[in-house]
Amino acid sequence: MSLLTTQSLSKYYGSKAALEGVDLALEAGAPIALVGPNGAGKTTLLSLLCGFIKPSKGKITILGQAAGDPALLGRVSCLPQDGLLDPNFTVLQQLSFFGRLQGLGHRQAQDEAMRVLTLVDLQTVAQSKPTTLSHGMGKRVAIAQALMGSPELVLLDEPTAGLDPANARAIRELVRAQSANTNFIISSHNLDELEKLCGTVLYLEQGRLTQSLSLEQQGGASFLSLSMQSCETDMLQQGLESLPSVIRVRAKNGKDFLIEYQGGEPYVLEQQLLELCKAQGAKYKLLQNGRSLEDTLFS
Ligand SMILES: Nc1ncnc2c1ncn2[C@@H]1O[C@H](COP(=O)(O)OP(=O)(O)OP(=O)(O)O)[C@@H](O)[C@H]1O
Repeated sequence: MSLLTTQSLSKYYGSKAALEGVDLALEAGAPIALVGPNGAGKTTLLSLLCGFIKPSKGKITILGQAAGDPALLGRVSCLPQDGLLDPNFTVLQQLSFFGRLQGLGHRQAQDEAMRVLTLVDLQTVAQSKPTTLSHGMGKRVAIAQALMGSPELVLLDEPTAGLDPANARAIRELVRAQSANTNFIISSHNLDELEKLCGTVLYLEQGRLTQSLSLEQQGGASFLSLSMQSCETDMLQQGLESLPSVIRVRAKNGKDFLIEYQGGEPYVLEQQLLELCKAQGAKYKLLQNGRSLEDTLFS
């Protein structure tokens, strides 16, 4: 099922092009990652998808409707990058208010607010004011708000930025659990996190979509990632390059090697590789099939 399409989508702020000619055709399914350096246009793209701002050029269709169409109310929601809760109202009051805006009755809105607070494991703060919450708790409440009414598409702009590892992990697990029923688009600078969660990665650079890859399809069949504890870098690189099925070897940080190969069974190469390490007196730490998202995007 088509989740969203954009055609020649551009957004200018004055003469500044924040997005330029972006064409997307995304299917419903596993979470989609939105990646790119600072200022690449990620927040602009999410704001356009939410209908918060209008395109300068081009067209966006989400779940069969134009972005911002009232028919998408309750079907698409967003966690803005710097989304703030109102300090004057309790968490329950604020979430219930969003439920009322979606057309729920008073009681239904409160029940829905408690449901989403339970999803983020924060039902105990329902009667608290946001000022009494930690940064991580506030972020989890904001994510709960984005899940109100079980929208079909949830846009998360840097959902784990500034969170400690435990809170970041709780949010990842929440997204993973919810992604069976909900489509997510997640903007983040944490490539490891996105690699664990997402099926598709969109890479924006200076407002243009420069890469769009499926992590599910690439499978990593022709790459091995080798991390050494200790080795003679140049000697090991030369040894690796001389193995029959190896096409290319890239050394990083002196101890990590990305090995591209073709043909043959991976276990034969793995065995040759371990024998090579032994022959050179090099100590290996980790050998993994495939390559990281970072290697995929930047190699
Ligand atoms: N309201 C605005 N007025 C003028 N320029 C803007 C505005 N919002 C964004 N920009 C510019 O548009 C470009 C894209 O910004 P955007 O915030 O979409 O990038 P981003 O990829 O989300 O960056 P970051 O990773 O730093 O959050 C940047 O050059 C930014 O300075």
